[in-house]
Amino acid sequence: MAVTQTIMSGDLSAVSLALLIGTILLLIIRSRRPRMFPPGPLCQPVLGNTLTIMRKTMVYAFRDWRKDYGDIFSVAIGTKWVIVINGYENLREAFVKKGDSFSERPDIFVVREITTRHGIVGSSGSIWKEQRSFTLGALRDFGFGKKSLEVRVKEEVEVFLGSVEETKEQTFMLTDKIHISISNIICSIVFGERFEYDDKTFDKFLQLMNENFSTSALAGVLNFMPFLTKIPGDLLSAKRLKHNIDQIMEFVEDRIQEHRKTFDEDNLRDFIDAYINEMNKCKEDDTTSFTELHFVSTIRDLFIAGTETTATGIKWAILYMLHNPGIQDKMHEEILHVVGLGRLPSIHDKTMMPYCEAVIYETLRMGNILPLSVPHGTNEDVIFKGFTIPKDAVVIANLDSVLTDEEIFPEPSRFSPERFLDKEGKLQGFEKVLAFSLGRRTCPGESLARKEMFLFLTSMVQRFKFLPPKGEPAPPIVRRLGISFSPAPYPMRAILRV
Ligand code: HEM
Repeated sequence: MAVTQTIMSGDLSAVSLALLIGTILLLIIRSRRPRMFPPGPLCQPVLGNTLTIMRKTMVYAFRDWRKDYGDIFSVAIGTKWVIVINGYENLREAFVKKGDSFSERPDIFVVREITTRHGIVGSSGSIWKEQRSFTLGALRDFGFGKKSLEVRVKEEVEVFLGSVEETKEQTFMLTDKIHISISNIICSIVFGERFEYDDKTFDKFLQLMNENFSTSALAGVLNFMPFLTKIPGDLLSAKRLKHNIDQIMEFVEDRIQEHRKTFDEDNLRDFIDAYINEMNKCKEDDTTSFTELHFVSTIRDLFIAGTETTATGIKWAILYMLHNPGIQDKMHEEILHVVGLGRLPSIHDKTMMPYCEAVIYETLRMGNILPLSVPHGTNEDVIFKGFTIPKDAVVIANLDSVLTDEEIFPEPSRFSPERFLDKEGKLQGFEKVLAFSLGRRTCPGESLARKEMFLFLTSMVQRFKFLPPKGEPAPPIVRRLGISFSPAPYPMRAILRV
């Protein structure tokens, strides 16, 4: 018996040892780049390049690796290979010219678990095309390109200016006020109603969205190492992220149910009515994607993608103005010349206000709001610049590599609206400000976001001069990387000009 046991345990240890060696070998082989793959840094088994990325943050690690390995490189995040595409021409080649192959969303945690591949941001293929093209059409009808949008935005601008005036030239934080105002614009397009600044339900909804934007930097690692969600507790905030999304969806569902009670197909009031109408039309057709879950998810996407980003753009603009007071004065001069003081600036003034437009382009460039865009994926094997990028690869459009490219934008860390003006003061050279990405997936909210930024910023500078707190220098420029690059909340004062 004892002899048998010894032999058995000897066998077992041999088997365990063989398994261990086999696993180690497999991990070492898997950490090697496949043939014809873009080059990149050495990878550790299992972790890949994750530790460097966590230490430096992804954007800065990518800047360093681009110097070492060129414009197309690959890194391993956990056990997942990620291909990073840098530089204006390469991004055009991949996402515009080869857009048919590079426009999927990849199989990563946020896409799979948070969007559940419903709506616009997380879907792919024919479902994505259908949801995106319906949304673009409906947004055109209930906002974009129509006078009514300008009326909605100006209504919100008035309320916002009033709340800034109430600060009576004392120190305040811009963050809360601007988030409510920008979110209210989407609310009025989607729900047909705006919310008061002190509405408790709306305030909770906004907090959930804000929290998701700030925790998602951590979720970035989860995207590629989903086994981390199995660790007890919620170290990387995955559970909180999912819980918040569920609550956002509930808020949206309540609004949809309210609309259903009063729906009238002859009087479509807003985006929700337009979607209900489309669902009714498609009732008999089970090949379309107009289902309840896509409905709620598309609205979720409009809020999440459209609120934080635009509000962040406005926060960057004001912070840069606090650092460069001359810029506010030049904007004010142009506003006085074109608009005067008797009315708020309008969209039709835009073409006559190149300096204010240049300030917005420079803000979008320096603010670098979504430096790595949203991850893309491939739907087939692609030969790109001599490398083989396999089907289902994760591909990152490194917008940061263009927005900070010193060949395109000399002295890229200097805030200089003048770079976008020619000798006659006309706008120039803004085409490469890829803040909204490019190709098939380019941001469908660009037109709305740029209108909002123009109307808010010019109306703000028309009425106020923005200054740091009394006796203090301009607040430091501190970048926080959640899903977006946003300035850390900063204090300021607004002095009435008129
Ligand atoms: C300054 C403000 C904004 C910036 C910088 C911005 C930037 C971006 C970027 C970089 C993407 C990723 C595109 C890609 O995958 O290649 C994106 C996607 C998207 N954005 Fe925006 N965005 C802004 C405002 C808005 C607004 C106001 C809305 C909604 C009304 C919106 C809705 C969306 C949606 C739905 C997507 C997903 C598109 C798709 O997957 O097809 N965004 N945005």
